[in-house]
Amino acid sequence: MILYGKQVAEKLSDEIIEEVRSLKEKGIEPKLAIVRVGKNEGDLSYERGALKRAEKLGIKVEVFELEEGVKTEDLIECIDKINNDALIHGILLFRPLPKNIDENKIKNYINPNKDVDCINPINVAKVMEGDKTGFAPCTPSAVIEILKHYGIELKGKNVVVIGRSMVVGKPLSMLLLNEDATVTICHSKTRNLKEITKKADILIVAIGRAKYINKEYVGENTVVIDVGINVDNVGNLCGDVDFEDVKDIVSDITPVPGGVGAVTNTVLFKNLINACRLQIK
Ligand SMILES: Nc1nc(=O)c2c([nH]1)NC[C@@H]1CN(c3ccc(C(=O)N[C@@H](CCC(=O)O)C(=O)O)cc3)C=[N+]21
Repeated sequence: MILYGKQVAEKLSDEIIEEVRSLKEKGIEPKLAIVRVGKNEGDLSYERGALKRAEKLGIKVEVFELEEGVKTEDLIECIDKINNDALIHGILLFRPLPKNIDENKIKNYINPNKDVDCINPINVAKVMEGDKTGFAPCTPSAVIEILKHYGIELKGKNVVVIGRSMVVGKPLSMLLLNEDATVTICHSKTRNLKEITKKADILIVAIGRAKYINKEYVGENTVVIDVGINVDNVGNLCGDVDFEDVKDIVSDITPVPGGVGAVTNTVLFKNLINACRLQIK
């Protein structure tokens, strides 16, 4: 079965629209700030998806575009401005940032109450602890939403995650643990990767290499969740999984586009609504 993200996104959107209505009745106009440094393809794709979604939800978005060579101090200044703007409730800062920027410094500047993608260590710690009063990052949350929507159980399942970034792999592994999955985290230095991935009940791929995972990595009963957003050699969006190669073998698989990404850009606004509520209090 193909696990389309669209259905999941539509269901979440219906809930969000209700929330937006009730906030607007109280005189609050939910608004998100997107901070983008440079013109990375993955960032631009997310931005397009988020802007389209925001329009459907009746939510405002302001994009702050900074040039690739921007200094750490200038980025901090931009974040400070957003932190202090009472009319902006959430900040999405695209990562990874260019190498000349000190990401470790930046992440502490994001107001934890506006941190809709879980960049501030305060929110990261909450994810570690299974404390749901903070914000879980959008892409990992989207993966969990898809599995739940399609009734794929996590409890006791052997889940293999490829990737250990702070945007996907690490926090996602924590969310999966919180759902009682048995989690194996693999990465570029993992030996015998194929042998590990073949045994997975659920294989989640976030490596950032176009069509890397082919039929040699999967089994007949594997559920494949493709988190990758890449551009192939003819300019089309594609995932980290070679969809055509594995789709007739595996049990279920998410497409790209129209899979995880489509849910990510919706979870983002679910988090924004929660940020609004935190800021009203
Ligand atoms: N702090 C941070 N968190 C992220 O989660 C993050 C990030 N930085 N940097 C960039 C990557 C990439 N990413 C995408 C999310 C949604 C779509 C998305 O909406 N995709 C639509 C297509 C949108 C379009 O291209 O028109 C889809 O797959 O159907 C794409 C890409 C999240 N990332």
